[in-house]
Amino acid sequence: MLTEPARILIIEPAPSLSHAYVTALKRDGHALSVVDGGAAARKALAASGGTDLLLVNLQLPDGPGIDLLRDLTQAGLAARAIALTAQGSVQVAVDAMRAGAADVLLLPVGTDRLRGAVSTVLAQPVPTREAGGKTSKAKGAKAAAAEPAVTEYSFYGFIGASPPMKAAYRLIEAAAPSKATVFITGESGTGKEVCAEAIHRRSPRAQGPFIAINCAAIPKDLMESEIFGHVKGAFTGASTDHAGAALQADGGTLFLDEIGEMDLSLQAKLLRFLQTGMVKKVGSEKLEPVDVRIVCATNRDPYAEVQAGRFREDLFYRLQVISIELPALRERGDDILLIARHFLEKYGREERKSFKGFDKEAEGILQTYAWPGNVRQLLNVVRNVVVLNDGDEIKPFMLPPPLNKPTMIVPPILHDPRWAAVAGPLASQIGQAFPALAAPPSGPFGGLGIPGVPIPGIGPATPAAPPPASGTADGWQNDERRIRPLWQVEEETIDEAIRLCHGNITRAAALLEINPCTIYRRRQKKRTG
Ligand SMILES: Nc1ncnc2c1ncn2[C@@H]1O[C@H](COP(=O)(O)OP(=O)(O)OP(=O)(O)O)[C@@H](O)[C@H]1O
Repeated sequence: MLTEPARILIIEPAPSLSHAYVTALKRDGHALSVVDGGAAARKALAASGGTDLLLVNLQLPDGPGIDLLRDLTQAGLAARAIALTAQGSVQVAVDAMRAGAADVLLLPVGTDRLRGAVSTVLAQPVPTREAGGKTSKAKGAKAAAAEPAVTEYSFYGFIGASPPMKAAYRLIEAAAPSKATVFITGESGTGKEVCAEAIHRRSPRAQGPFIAINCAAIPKDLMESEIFGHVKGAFTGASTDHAGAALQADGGTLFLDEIGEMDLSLQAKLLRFLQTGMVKKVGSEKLEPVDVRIVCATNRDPYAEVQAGRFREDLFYRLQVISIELPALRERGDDILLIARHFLEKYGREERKSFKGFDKEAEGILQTYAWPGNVRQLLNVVRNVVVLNDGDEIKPFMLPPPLNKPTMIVPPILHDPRWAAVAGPLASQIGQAFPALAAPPSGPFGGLGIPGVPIPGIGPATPAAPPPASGTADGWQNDERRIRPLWQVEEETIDEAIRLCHGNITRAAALLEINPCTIYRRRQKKRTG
């Protein structure tokens, strides 16, 4: 609990509640004053010359507590604030934080929770507010914090306001103040790292370091030293002492991404570290204490990994004190458009393009596509569109494959006169936008990119069979037979990329713009059937 006693103004109309708060907070030596409404609070503040913390019930008899908070913030009050409310909605929490609250507690609140929140908020720097409501961030706050952390449509780096994301934000808010380990699951690209950072930024450790380690990207024999450090001479190439991520994260948060990639012997060491809070560098016998909060993530099914003996059960339960599952993008409804529009604006500004939005048809495509690569894929699509096109509105033909359905089937037949007869205007639009697609399938790029690399959604880019007689029903049926299941096309694309990268999975994954884990996982699945 807090060491320094503080001046706390309790604004609570119910005497039973204010009495309970006074009893709880007196134990920590704070100087407490109680008022029963907004007008009395303003008077008390004017008379006292200031306070360190406001404890405000949002339901006051003489007006909404949010208005009081907002007014005091705009008047330049240099005090932290905690809002209390019986309305457990994310919107209320978001509004209260925008009005200046550093934390929002749901009523009824237990004594320990209240004392914990007061202690946490008092440990945060006093916001230095200029009249007008601007809050300057504490020194050392991350650059990302320059944007408002929470708005109606965003939450600490996440864009989105769909019900499943709001549920995730609620969990993050509830988990953030504690030191409990958090285990984040979700498909690749759903924002697990964003989630880990949100937990950090929302926690009392926000001024400390956030250190992220991707267990899939580090060779297995270097992982122990990356996490726990090494001493000079511990192994060939260890020419100096190295602190390791755990020590670097002292006082902050250590994020272990793709934890499922950690081998079993290192899992045992991680478990020991979690149990003792002590780090032992590679090549040293000395145990060093560290104070870190562990957040980890995987896009594998952790229960299946435990069942398969690849993940220690004891470690899993030690890590999974709080679990947060991020929904796939396809389950987030309108968030798809919110994210797409946000990044269209951002990338448009960066690339000096004048796009104002997506047309209705393009929006429909974005909303119905399955997004196997989740938000990461959506960002790549928007970036692709912005870089390769210009104009006011994004139209369907500007979307890259496989989103543009006609593009998916057009390339092999664009040069076929029957296509022009059926879909001439669209085909010629595509042809103008992507001349390479309209080129006949000859030459080094075969009209479609790298030779031999299949295009998602259509057959392999090997030379097409000669088209059947123009206009016959057979011709169209043959074309349809060229369409193969997406999973098969994806598999072949990955295999081909690995072949072209001479077996280097990390490079193949980078060029495919997916996580290496996705490749490992798919290969594992293929092996185990
Ligand atoms: N809701 C969101 N709003 C805005 N950007 C997001 C959102 N979710 C994810 N992103 C962005 O998408 C990209 C992928 O996110 P992130 O790396 O956190 O995903 P991940 O689940 O950790 O992926 P992987 O499992 O492949 O490591 C990042 O650029 C991230 O900033």
